[in-house]
Amino acid sequence: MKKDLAVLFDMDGVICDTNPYHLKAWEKFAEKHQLHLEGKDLGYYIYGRTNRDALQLFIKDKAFANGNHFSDDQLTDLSEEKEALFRDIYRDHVELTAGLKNFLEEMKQASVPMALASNAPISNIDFILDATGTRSYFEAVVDATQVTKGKPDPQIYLRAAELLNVEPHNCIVMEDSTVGVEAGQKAGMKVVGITTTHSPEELSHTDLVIDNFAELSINELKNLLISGH
Ligand SMILES: O=P(O)(O)OC[C@H]1O[C@@H](O)[C@H](O)[C@@H](O)[C@@H]1O
Repeated sequence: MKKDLAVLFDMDGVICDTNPYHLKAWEKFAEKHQLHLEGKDLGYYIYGRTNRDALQLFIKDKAFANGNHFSDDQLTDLSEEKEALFRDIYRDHVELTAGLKNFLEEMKQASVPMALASNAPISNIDFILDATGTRSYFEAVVDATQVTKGKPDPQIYLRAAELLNVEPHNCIVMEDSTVGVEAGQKAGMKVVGITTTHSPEELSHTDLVIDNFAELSINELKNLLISGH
């Protein structure tokens, strides 16, 4: 029988507050490749996007030093290069977002199915799940290579719902990035915005804005679903 509630977690900015470290990694990467990143643009280019999409935006708008043409394999290599920088920078700072461990436990005790649905490459997903010891909480893990388009396309979240065998309208998405919020909403799901990466104002189009997981209970999630029907 299908369950009437599932929680789908984004990873970067939701499981761990990683985006400040991604920013540092992108800065290092940009320096090496002589890309000129400007402060106000950074969020637009990187937060929540797949590296391939971010790189293609850089290529289109900023011009890579080498003439701007990359094959698929080159994009994959550049993406891995940036993520290796990220893992080196973040390794000594790994920490779950506030209140998350208790929240995961509460959901597990209540038999609420949970999935991880991230635009990050699997190398980063493995790194975070192993470093935080949270792998066993997730019945399904979906990354961008398992679908044809990453977030903001809804496919990642729809695939996660399918793997959990829960209808999209019974899924609640936990997101920090505007790109991810768009994916969750396009999937027909309720979205809780967590203010690790964007301000409450920037997340005001979500169904609920929280600063950390200590503010969330299973009853609140159930109320969110009810309020939409
Ligand atoms: O979908 P998530 O978990 O937010 O992660 C996606 C991306 O988030 C970005 O902020 C990072 O710069 C990327 O490297 C990362 O892959």
